Amino acid sequence: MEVALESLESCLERHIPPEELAEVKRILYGGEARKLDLPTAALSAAQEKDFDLQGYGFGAALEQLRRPRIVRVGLIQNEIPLPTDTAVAVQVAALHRRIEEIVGVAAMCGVNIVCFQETWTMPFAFCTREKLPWTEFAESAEDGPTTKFCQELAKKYNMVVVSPILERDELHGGILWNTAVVISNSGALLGKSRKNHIPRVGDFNESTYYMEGNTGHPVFQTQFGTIAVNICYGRHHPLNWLMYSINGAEIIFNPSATIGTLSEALWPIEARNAAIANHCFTCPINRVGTEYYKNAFTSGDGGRAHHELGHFYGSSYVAAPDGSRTPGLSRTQDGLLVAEMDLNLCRQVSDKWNFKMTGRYEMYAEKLAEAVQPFFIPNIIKE
Ligand SMILES: NC(=O)NCCC(=O)O
Repeated sequence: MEVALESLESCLERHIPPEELAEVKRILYGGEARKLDLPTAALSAAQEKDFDLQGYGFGAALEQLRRPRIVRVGLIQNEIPLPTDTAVAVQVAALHRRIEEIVGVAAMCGVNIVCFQETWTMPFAFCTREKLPWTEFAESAEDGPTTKFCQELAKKYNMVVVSPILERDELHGGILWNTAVVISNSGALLGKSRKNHIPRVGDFNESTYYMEGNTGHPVFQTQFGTIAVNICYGRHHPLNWLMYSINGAEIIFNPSATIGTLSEALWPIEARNAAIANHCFTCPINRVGTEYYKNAFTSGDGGRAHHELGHFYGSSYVAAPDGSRTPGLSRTQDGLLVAEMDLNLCRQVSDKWNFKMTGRYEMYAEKLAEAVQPFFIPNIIKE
């Protein structure tokens, strides 16, 4: 039942009378997204390789002193191609192959920056609380096989690659982190950004494996714009988005792994709201499909043991600083979303709405510093 709907947008297209559809889209999505004219070869390749390919463009006003700063981002969502009990190396190789074919199509579509889903080289197995074999998917962010693979892609296609992996940090006792590796279009490693907020909700048992990240809120200056990576559960934390934006991010990727019953109603709101509040573009990406584990696990809630975390509902999209957004990719199928944006829109919206200027950050900095003290006295007025 939960899985049957292909996408909210296809449902709207089918059922809203044509004379009302444009108005519905204006209210729900900030307008009809401009469709990109993608190459026929890319559309046929997507069909042949069985993934959803959609492309949309966001405009900006022409300025006198700045040229348009047009960039194309690619968001890739996918299911795991092999059962979770397949040998680790075989699963990783199959995921590399799948991503390689989708990135090839992204290149045909002129994508400059591509981002994959959270821990894209593995099943999202942290629900199980088992260590082996899942910890064997962890790799060095600096010179692991996946980083090397992405460096080759980056060089081949002149594309910035954002590669979220399970990181093994050999410099610090081999501990694990949930990390996005950022690779320049030259193929050079630009750096990494670790997941700042680790969920403690439902079967998202990630805290069994790794701690809250210690890399802060880095932004990466690339040839195509300034980017940051707010990994999955960080989406629920407005201050996390804010800090990336304060450090200058124009595009914030949000590689995720989240399921319908838990978060689907929040999904269209949170990243879009972050784009509005921070005058930037946001790009939430969710994996697809239902992953099965041989050993049943419990949720610690008295319920029955089960073998699946739930349905990952895809629906990756891009939101713009003016509050408009693209339709989402499929809820059930692998996909590539290509979004063209003029980064000048960030400053144009900032000049219009002035959230950075009116944000009163100094007041909140002071008050938050007080509120986190152990003997804080809340400001409650009583009769
Ligand atoms: N991967 C992850 O942090 N998931 C938590 C659930 C959510 O944030 O929707």
